[in-house]
Amino acid sequence: MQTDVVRIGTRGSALALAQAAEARARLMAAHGLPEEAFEIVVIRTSGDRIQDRPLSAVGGKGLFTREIEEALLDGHIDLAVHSSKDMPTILPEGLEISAFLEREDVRDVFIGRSVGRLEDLPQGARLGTSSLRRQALALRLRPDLQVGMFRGNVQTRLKKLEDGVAEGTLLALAGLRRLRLEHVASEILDPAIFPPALGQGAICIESRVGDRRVRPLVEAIHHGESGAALACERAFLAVLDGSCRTPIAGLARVEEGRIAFYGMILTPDGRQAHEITGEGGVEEAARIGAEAGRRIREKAGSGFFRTWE
Ligand SMILES: NCc1[nH]cc(CCC(=O)O)c1CC(=O)O
Repeated sequence: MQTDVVRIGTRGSALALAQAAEARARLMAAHGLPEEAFEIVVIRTSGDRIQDRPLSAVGGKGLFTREIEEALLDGHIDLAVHSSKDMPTILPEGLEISAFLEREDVRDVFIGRSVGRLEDLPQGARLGTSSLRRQALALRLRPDLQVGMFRGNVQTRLKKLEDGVAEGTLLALAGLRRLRLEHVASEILDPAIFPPALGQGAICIESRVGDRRVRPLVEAIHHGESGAALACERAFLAVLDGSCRTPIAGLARVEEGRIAFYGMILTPDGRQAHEITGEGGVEEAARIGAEAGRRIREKAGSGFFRTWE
């Protein structure tokens, strides 16, 4: 194995490749390095192989990271590029998130086949999504909709929509932008009504703890405000993560050294929801998120998490 080239591990979907290319471009710019200083190594994960079941039924988020983390630990790659929202809150021993790139737009979008707005879908229309959060938020606004499983990468989902498998779907604006597909969005959803997934829109770099070569490389592309927001959101998620069947949404915004956090948990049918807010200085990011997690858990009561399991 060449030792001078930095090996960047990623999944092989178009979105993952776009994210890896963005991370590489930032590393090149920050250090004045040529493209050849990096090699992008595509790794197929269990999440990519399993396409016929909802992720929540087969073990959740770790499915998209496990094989990549093994490659990091055995030295096959030097750093990994991920969507923060697909990252489990607990990482394997010996690995860490060493940088967050500047966050993209956090909002979800509605893409309609024949209507331009989520609220204009016909009564009982089929909405394709396999995200429990999007399902719950959509049903909260439109309990009549039939929300159905809609897995696969962004292009597959758009194809399914075109083929009439559903009347509409919901996707992250950030992902569409990275794929230069922003124009397919019919409606950008207001985060106050349709809060995003924790971590949405943020690319993170995972690497080995104590790697003296990779550390200074990635530190140069770390975005402090995005990092603080993500530390807050991940702490919130970590407190509530007991069940991957719980729809969770939320968002931390950073402005002038202060964090304002908003979090929400819902039942999958969208009929019950609890909200929480928290705020404080950026240096307290993780504490703000964790405390909001404990407070919303208390507010909801333990019965809430058992209502549907
Ligand atoms: N779960 C798949 C996934 N992971 C990250 C994104 C979008 C990009 C991002 O949030 O950074 C998507 C697709 C989507 O939800 O539309």
